[in-house]
Amino acid sequence: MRKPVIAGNWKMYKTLGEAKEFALQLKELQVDSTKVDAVICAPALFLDQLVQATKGSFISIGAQTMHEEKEGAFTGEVSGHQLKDLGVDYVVIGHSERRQYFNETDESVNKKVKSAFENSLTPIICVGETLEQREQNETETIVSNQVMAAIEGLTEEQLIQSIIAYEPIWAIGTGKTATADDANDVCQAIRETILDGFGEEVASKVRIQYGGSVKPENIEELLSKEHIDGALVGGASLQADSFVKLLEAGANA
Ligand SMILES: O=C[C@H](O)COP(=O)(O)O
Repeated sequence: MRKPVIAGNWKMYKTLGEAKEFALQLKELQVDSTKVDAVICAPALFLDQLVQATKGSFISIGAQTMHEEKEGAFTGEVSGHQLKDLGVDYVVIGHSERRQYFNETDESVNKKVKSAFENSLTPIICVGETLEQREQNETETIVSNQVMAAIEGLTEEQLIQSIIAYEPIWAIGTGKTATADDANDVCQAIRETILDGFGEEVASKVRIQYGGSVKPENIEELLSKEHIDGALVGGASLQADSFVKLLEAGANA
């Protein structure tokens, strides 16, 4: 049985004060961390304070991207080495917004994933198709190719530790969720891609999230599906009460 992992992606929302207030609210709540992994992926500028504010709690902190080099003249960037030094444990890599607005490619995603492991960070690797690709029945091919490119050269152990987030681009922030069955079908196709390359034992252990307009009202059905092991959540992770409902659904899945 794979342990569900619920990750909030705050994107470019919240001030430091709001982030600290959120952490305080969460700390007062009980979530059974043996049953669900809880992650907040926050803007880089207050990762440090959030790591300190959530120390000893059930919450882990993640970044939303990273540079693949350890250090260098890369203005505005943050490296995996720097993230680990802060006490960050997770990093989102290859989010469709990064691919669309910041020119991330399958190749750079693969480099970042490898660098994440070199720095003992758990990568949340995002893949997903556009609406046009879905309408042309290309979803599984596109997504499988993205997965293969992202995990190229990883060891079995690294792949087992990786989290893959299937996020259909047309479902992000739009209120349109893939049906639970459609999401499960694509997550199954991702697992089969891993199975082809790495075998049954590895494929059965990799956690695959769904992301795209996940909210308290639809998460239970999504998590009831065989191949969906958690969620990467944008909008519904911004309020503590909503995020806790998502975690409770994860713990009860
Ligand atoms: O990383 C999260 C996804 O982009 C989903 O965002 P959303 O839950 O606001 O649709």
